[in-house]
Amino acid sequence: MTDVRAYEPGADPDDVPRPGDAESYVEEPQVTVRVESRAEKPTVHATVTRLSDGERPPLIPSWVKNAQERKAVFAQAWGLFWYTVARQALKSPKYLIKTAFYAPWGVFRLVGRQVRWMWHPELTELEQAAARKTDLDRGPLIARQVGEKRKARVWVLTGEALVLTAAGGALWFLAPAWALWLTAVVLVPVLARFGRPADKPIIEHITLGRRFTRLTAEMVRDAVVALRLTGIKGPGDITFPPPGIHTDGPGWLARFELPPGLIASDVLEKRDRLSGAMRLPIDQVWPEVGPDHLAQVDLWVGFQPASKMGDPPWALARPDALTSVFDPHPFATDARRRPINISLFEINILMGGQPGAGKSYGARTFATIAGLDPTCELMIAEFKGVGDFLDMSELCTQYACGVDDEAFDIGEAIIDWLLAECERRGARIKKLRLTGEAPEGKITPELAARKGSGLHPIFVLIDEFHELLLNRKGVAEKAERVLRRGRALGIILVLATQIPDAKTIPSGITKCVSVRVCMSVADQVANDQILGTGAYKRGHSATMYRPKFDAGWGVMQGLERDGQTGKTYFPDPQTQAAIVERMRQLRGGSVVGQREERVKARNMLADVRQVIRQGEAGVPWDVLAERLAVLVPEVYEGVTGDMVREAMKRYDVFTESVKWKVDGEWRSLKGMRRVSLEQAETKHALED
Ligand SMILES: Nc1ncnc2c1ncn2[C@@H]1O[C@H](COP(=O)(O)OP(=O)(O)OP(=O)(O)O)[C@@H](O)[C@H]1O
Repeated sequence: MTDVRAYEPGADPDDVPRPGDAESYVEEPQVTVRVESRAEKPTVHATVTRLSDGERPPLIPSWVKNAQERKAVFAQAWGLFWYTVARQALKSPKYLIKTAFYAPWGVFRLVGRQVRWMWHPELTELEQAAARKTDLDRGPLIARQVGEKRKARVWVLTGEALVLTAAGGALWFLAPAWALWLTAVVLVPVLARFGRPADKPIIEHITLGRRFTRLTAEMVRDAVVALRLTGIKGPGDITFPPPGIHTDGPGWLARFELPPGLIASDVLEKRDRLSGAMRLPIDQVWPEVGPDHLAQVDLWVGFQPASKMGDPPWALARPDALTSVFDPHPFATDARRRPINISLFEINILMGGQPGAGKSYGARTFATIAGLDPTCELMIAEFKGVGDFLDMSELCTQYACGVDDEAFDIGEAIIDWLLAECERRGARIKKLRLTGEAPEGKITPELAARKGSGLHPIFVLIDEFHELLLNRKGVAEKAERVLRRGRALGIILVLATQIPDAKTIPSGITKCVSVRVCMSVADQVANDQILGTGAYKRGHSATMYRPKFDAGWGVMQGLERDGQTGKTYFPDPQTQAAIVERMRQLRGGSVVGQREERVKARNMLADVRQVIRQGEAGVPWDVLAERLAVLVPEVYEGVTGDMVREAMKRYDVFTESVKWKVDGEWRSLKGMRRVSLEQAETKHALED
């Protein structure tokens, strides 16, 4: 059976529930209808378990709990306060003129009021009533009482006039000038207040334009109906699952369901029309695919347009910022200004978008996370040639900038070196797997941080990657191999490109990246080239972002939530400079990864002579590396056995098997024999 109830005209339609719908809709003017099947009535159990903790609207608004947002709200309130003070100060001459004009009127009005009080109509009415009734007994009595009252009021007024005249005279003739001024300052505005017409206040209200205050179900329904999507016949087709429309961060969140046959992307791609229908700027209206299914839309509407809110502060811009590529760190914020985190380890990133979409600055946020990890080696190749990463160049073991042969050579050399490093690291990991130190066959935070392991993280950023591929044949294939192998070996690749099509960037590369960030793109094809086939259909579309105006905004795939949208942090130039300075400070002025060069510049024969002990016929390379690091840490800290072996080759000291005791057992390990060292010393002495 169906229960149909009409609600009182004028009742707040927002308060009227529908089944499975936390909000209501008005079908005809002023009549809201609720249709509820008894069979559908939820059980007590369903009612109490309906909303899990995470789904209930928060008791305390989330911005109050979040220190960053709290600070931002207070900063805004403070800014508004000063703005109001300044605007009123500018208007103060006008207020002075108005006060001077209305104050004399105030005097007349007050005097008039006093006189009226003396001739109070109530007294006159008493007299007239007495006369009308021709009450011979009471008439004279009343007339006498009225007369007495009036006499008393005349006395009061006379006394008042005398006191005021005396006070005025005393002030004028006896009081110091400041007292006169003070009285005027207090009295004149009061008189002006009495003198001004009721509808003309002296101090005017400051209006700050139209302010959006509340998102209602009606607004949402009307706007979605206005999109004229086939399948939506009327407002009733849009339903709101619990908990309905509520505040979420600095805005309102409306989660609604579309009728069968429609999916969220149908609404998402019409974001501009949606915002137009709501009479709000486009950067105040943020539709997303809802968390439960594809026909669910999460429409977040900010209290203000995003462009007016400013960027929230970035945790990595703090003077004590310190990161680890193994831990999650923020690189962007969503429309609700919540940070979006990423753990760079075991991740490769592809960033795509049209010119001006914000790719380079977006890629920089990842470089910032890597740069603030003092164990992470940096390599940056930027084929735009404008020096977007010039300030970080000194921290990099490899840096290229330009669109010339020299830059492409460096780019190619980076890929070649990474491929060889994959080999070296693979062999190291294999060894460590045998000893149980790399159980999953990949780098652990402990191994990465261990001095001399040769497994520190390496972060490589290639901006305008398509330029390298177009100019150096064969790099694509090598890059694909690096992407495949390097992930577990601590090699993190970030590739930014304007042209992600299959001709320019082979699908092998796009398929190997685990995180994709699609910034403003022109159409569905480009969108799916970056985010993967079918992304657009699933509602993950970056076509709604405009280059330049929505720079930094993008849709992300491969993070905790697929299709997550957000805007990368964009610190001002001073903050950026401070961040780079912090990186430098954390790295102690040295360049992580540049040990080979320093080792090469050293007389290693002399150093090795010092660490080889009496009675040792040979020493394994790894042991030599450890001893050298103790002997001259500023040079050898972080060197590996492999590095020592490579460095000793230039003295013609080659690898041999040496007997070494490991855990009480003699083993044959790769290392250097004392005899080879002595021969090299003799040769070196003769040459000198
Ligand atoms: N997160 C952001 N917030 C605000 N503005 C941004 C953001 N990122 C970039 N911008 C602005 O957009 C402009 C273009 O950014 P960027 O150079 O990163 O774009 P791009 O996609 O790399 O462009 P191109 O492909 O032409 O090199 C920047 O100069 C900056 O003013």
